[in-house]
Amino acid sequence: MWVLLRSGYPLRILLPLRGAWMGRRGLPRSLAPGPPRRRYRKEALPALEAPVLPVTTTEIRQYLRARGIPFQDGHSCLRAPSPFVGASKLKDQTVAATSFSLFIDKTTGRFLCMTTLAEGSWEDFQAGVEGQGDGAREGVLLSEAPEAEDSEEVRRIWDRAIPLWELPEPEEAQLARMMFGLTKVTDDTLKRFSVRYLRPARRLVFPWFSPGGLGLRGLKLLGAETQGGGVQYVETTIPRPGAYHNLFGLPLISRRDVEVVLTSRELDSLALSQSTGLPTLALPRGTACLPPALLPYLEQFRRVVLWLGNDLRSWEAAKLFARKLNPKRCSLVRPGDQQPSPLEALNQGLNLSRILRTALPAWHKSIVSFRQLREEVLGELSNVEQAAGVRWSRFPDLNRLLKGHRKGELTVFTGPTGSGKTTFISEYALDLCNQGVNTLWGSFEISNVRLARVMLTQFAVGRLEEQLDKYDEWADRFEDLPLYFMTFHGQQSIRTVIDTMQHAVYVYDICHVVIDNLQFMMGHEQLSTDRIAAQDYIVGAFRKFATDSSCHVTLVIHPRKEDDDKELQTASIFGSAKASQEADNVLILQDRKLVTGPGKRYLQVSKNRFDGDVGVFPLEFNKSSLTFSIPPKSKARLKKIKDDNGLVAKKPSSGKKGAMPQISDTCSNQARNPNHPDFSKPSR
Ligand SMILES: Nc1ncnc2c1ncn2[C@@H]1O[C@H](COP(=O)(O)OP(=O)(O)OP(=O)(O)O)[C@@H](O)[C@H]1O
Repeated sequence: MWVLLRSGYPLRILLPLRGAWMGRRGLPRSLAPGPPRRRYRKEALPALEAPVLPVTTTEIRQYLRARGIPFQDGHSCLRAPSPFVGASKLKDQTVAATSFSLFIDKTTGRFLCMTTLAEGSWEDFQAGVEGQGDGAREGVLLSEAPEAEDSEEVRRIWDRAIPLWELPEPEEAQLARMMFGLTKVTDDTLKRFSVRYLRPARRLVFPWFSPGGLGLRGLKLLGAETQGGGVQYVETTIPRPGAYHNLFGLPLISRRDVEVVLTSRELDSLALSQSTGLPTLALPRGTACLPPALLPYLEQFRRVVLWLGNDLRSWEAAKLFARKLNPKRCSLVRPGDQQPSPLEALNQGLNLSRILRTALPAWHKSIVSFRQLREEVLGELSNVEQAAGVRWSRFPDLNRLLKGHRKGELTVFTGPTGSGKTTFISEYALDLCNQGVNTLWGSFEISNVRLARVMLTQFAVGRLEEQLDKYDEWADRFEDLPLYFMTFHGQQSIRTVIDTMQHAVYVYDICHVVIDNLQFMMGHEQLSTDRIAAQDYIVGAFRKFATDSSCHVTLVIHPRKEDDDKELQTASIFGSAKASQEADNVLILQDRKLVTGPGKRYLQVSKNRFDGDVGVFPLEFNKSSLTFSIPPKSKARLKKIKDDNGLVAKKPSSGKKGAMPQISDTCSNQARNPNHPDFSKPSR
């Protein structure tokens, strides 16, 4: 018998902020289990597990053929007989259907046995097939069993929760229905999906049943709070979000179903199921990610419709998820006034089946006509703010220039040695990450521990050395960020780095990769005799990755050696003009000439492909919090610059006129030797 222990998933998502009356999981303290304590063995840093991408689909096929293991080609997985099902069980005719119950992810090689729920890596599978470790626990993985403490809490909450229609006071039931927008959802629907209500916490409770009806594996609790006239939903899961892999609605799916509608909320699945009668599943973490661990459960469907919500973010997520699911079988419901989320559609009396019929195929050939694009263009025009990307909360001036952080773009960032590039880019990325942008860091120069320390200080906006008693509190919140670190240090080949990034996009739905810095990929290149060509190749590889993966890449590049008293310009970026040509945005951290006081820096946006606005704004460094964000009271002194000659197009938005010298950004620096990047500092 195989015994499998699953290595911990380093998945993180933002948990809603909890009120003082709430316990660790957002439950009333009366329900929270005892005094606060660490519930999970948590790694200090979530790191990508190595080795990454050990295998390709071709290698998996070759291996299976060589071993005489039959397999079927699926949408995202290969199906094979499971070596984890005992021989006696296989002889049983009733389990003939389970004979191809092993699903092997074509991209990562990870496997899941649907019969035993055994799972593990490609290496574990090979070890199993080759008889290594058979009967022994060593090196073999086992399906994750819920932590005893979690099971207890799940059971306790589930037992205390009751169906809505059993609430003693009809007014209370009516209020709850109104709070969650469930006035049109029938008792019968709630009953079929086994939804309950936890009275003391005023939370809806959605169960996570083990496949095969083996009991309750977890719960999601949903609260609704009124905020500024609207309703804000607050989610809590047991187990923690990273281990909560519930496809809500799975027990209602029959083996024969070939179509499914995926939603981002349980409430939407209730509405869809009730009004269309179609099989529907809700993703465990909405639009934040689609963990590959769920893909085997979706293999049986020939058609998958994604109806994730009514904003551009949902639309972006739907396109991203369709890639994983195999776009050829996916259709997407485009957000729009007449196509809100399923629950809203039900409440507005719209015809949900008709909306589903408008779903657009996710896959099209390499050549498209405007006809195929017109809906997407309309989507962008009617959601101008969202199309501009995620806005920084700490850098309003950056929003004014760049408008936001968009997927699929390449940002090149440079600045003099030791000027604070890493420190700034850390806060710039943290700000986005804090708003749910799944982020992967490649810090080749400074260790992940040092980087995380800087980030944590910025996160807490203050020195933690002097308040170690608060460390756990901040670290817990920090740990919930969707933040991952590559474990590389020092020189790496670009191929390995890109492979790791692709793996992270697939597994963790990464939307932003930070590479600090490009010079660490140049040493291992075959082309190292020609450093400029090597850099051009690397920049091209990152550009292609950003576009293909719809992921933003921020690339730190050292400048060439410049005279100390000269400001940097776009042409000061080391190498040929390729980096600035390929980049959508070029940011320069200026620390000379413009500096009017200690610690002062200026951030210059010298290229902006989105709408052309370029300019500079001041940054004030705070040594204790390591932050550059302008304190709220300080006057914004953004200055927009029209073109490379430094002609000012718009007056400074506020502050004293002419408070800053004009920045010129001409490319007149060609005479400098581009073969001398300024990376005089050794790696730390
Ligand atoms: N504006 C500033 N004023 C003073 N010190 C700063 C400022 N910004 C950063 N520092 C400090 O300077 C040190 C170097 O910062 P950082 O590593 O971010 O620079 P860098 O530009 O990335 O360096 P390198 O060129 O070596 O990659 C850190 O100790 C940081 O706290």
